[in-house]
Amino acid sequence: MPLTLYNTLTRRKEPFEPIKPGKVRMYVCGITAYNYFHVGNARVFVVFDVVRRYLKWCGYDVRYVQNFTDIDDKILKRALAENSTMEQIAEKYIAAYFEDADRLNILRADAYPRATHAIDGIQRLIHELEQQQYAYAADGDVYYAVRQFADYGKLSGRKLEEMQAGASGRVDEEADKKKDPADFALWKAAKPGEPFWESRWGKGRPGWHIECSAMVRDELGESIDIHGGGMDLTFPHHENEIAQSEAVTGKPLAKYWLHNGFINMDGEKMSKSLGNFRLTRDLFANYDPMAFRLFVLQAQYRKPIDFTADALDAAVSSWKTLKEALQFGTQFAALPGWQSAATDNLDQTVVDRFNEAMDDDINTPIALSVVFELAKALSREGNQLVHQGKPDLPVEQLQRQWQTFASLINVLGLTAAEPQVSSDVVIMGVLAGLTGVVTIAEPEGLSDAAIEALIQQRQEARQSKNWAESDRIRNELQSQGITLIDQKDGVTRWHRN
Ligand SMILES: Nc1ncnc2c1ncn2[C@@H]1O[C@H](COP(=O)(O)OP(=O)(O)OP(=O)(O)O)[C@@H](O)[C@H]1O
Ligand SMILES: [Zn+2]
Repeated sequence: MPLTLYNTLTRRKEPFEPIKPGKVRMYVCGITAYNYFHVGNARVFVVFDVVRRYLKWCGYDVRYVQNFTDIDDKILKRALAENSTMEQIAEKYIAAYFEDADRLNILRADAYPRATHAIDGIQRLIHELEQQQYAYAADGDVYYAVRQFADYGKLSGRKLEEMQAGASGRVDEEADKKKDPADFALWKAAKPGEPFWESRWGKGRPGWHIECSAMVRDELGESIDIHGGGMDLTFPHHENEIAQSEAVTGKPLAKYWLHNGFINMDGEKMSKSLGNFRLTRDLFANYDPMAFRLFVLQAQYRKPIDFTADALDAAVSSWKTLKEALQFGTQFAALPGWQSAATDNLDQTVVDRFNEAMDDDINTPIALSVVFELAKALSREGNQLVHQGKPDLPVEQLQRQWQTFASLINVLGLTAAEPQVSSDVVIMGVLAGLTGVVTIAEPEGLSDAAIEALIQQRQEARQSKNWAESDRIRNELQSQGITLIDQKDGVTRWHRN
């Protein structure tokens, strides 16, 4: 079965066929940098990280772009409250984004464009819209004339007549200047004391929606394969992106529109404006980030998730199962007959079952059930080894299972490496008194977690083509008796010499 993805635009699952065979261009709307991100926002990053990893696993060459909105009313408000500047606030929360996303093992994007660095492209796009009668200037502002775009509403399925003025939820103080209440701002005249850019319309700054249209075009071109974000972005944000981009280019902005469901608290969407949120970094004080990642992946990405202590605790214990299986890897690798040479010898039947689940609109809960079966089998073998001195399975078969497990778990972005953990390997960060903290004895030399953290760092160095750093890490590990094996699928395996 080919990969099928639910496309919000067509409202059905469709076979995935990228515009250029073998290549995928993907854009995901990122954070507005005025606060630490909450666990609802984290779902977006985890979900699209897995989509990206799976596409790579399928052999696609993926270019992944995620933006930062670093100019916005909310950032300006926060700057005022913190007696700071817009730039400082944005810098602070962008740095915080990377800290939290790294702990979630989110792969770094290929580019992180920022609105304030894309002003030329934004102004160019607005001007083109104006020239083609899709936009009009009004007293220093510029608005998009939604009635000019015949396809307006095609993504969200909303009819213009049904739309409410100011439906975006973002402050709309310019009602008098608009020709139609459904029109939206592309450019806003600067208010006294606000940051501004010079433009043909006077001093001002961009609206939110136009940023993404311009950044997609700057970074990825006029038509991309996948555009992603949370469900609430369908309208108005993505509807408006389509109106802006397609009016000018005459081409589809994105072939597949993917939207994840919400993380809810007491039946309501977790959100900053409603105030019912839990910051990801606060959660990590008590929960292992990988347990949370698993919590997210235990639901198919379009389904809602209830954020409850019970569900989190269940994820903690599930992660313990996977992590224990991972821990046995070191012992297995010491078995006589364990091949140290790189091999792509995976259990194809298991891989097929995993792929089949992922091909069905990234059905991670089913894919995870395949991974859990493997984990349980490996743990059984590990216990045999510990208690009987040898596993039940022949080493070759065991190695195949192990490699399959390690490869599949990596597609889901689950890793035993924990940057915050040093000498003792704390398996679970759990709420005190729930399941306790499990600590296991370290083998001599570098711990598994430390090795995997270094491998992760090397992976990042390789992604940014920093070959010197990548070699340095390989040599450092080699000098500590650790050999790295780069597999064709991009996974790096390791063993102690
Ligand atoms: N509860 C949630 N579950 C899943 N995704 C979410 C949730 N809340 C926000 N998102 C997604 O996170 C990304 C950033 O959203 P945003 O900054 O608007 O968060 P928010 O909490 O909804 O903020 P606000 O309430 O200020 O609009 C978007 O892709 C959005 O769809
Ligand atoms: Zn966007």
